[in-house]
Amino acid sequence: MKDLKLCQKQSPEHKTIIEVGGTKIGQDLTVIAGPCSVESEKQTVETAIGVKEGGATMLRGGAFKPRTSPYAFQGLGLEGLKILRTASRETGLPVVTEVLDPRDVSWVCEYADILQVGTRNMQNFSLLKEVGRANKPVLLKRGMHSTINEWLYCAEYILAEGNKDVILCERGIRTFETYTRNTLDLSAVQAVLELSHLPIIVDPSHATGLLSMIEPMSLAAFAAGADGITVEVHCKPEEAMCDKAQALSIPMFKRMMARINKLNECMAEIKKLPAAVEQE
Ligand SMILES: O=C[C@H](O)[C@H](O)COP(=O)(O)O
Ligand SMILES: C=C(OP(=O)(O)O)C(=O)O
Repeated sequence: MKDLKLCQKQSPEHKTIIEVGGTKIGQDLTVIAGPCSVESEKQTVETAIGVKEGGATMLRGGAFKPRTSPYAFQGLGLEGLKILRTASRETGLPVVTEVLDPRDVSWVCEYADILQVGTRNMQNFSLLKEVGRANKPVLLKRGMHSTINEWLYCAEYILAEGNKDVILCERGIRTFETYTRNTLDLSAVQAVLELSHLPIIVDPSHATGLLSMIEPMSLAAFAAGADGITVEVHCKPEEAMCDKAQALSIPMFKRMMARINKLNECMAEIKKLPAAVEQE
């Protein structure tokens, strides 16, 4: 990967830390939580308050939804972005939201604290260049059909335009397995830690699509060394307009956070030990 000039790690200590709303992504425990889609002000604010109480550090929510069917709910657009800002004001949580179209980047920046590029757009090079010129950090999800190498080249596109604040997100890839929605490639976390200085987070919601797997895979992500997770939570999961089967309720999220906090206390101790692969 000789021409990955900007995203390649230069030394074992080389790590990019991105500060957003008081959280140092790449250093602090980062938990991005919220609904798949912004559906209404009530739903978004109620969910935002719940995840904040549970210990989330950022609010997620889609105003522009990339849907398989053109007839499925596509998101509220500008109205959704305004609702996200209201929820952010109410809770103090910064907003992470997806931008689908390069023409929307400049004005979505007025509402977002972090711009998300979703799996379906990972190799949308015009979008990558546009977010690369934006003054907001970018959360770049791994393409569902992409290798780690291809994903890092996409991060390179953003960095090459001058935006230094890129966060990588493993969200599962397509394999022959059908039990889960995608296959969570946790080894990608270690690969990124070895290859790049960029922060790496995991999305257990889209990776598995199954409620029962969100907590175990979140814990596994932190155990693998991820800098954070992004997870879908809904104040009334049974009414979610998108991704209902993977939406945690607020009580479930709070229970999961208690375990994540415990695990991270242990991880802090484990990180002080010599690396397993170091020679004796
Ligand atoms: O956040 C989510 C995506 O928009 C969603 O997973 C798309 O999936 P679907 O349109 O196939 O339901
Ligand atoms: C659409 C989303 O995820 P992905 O791009 O990973 O499918 C999302 O996080 O809202």
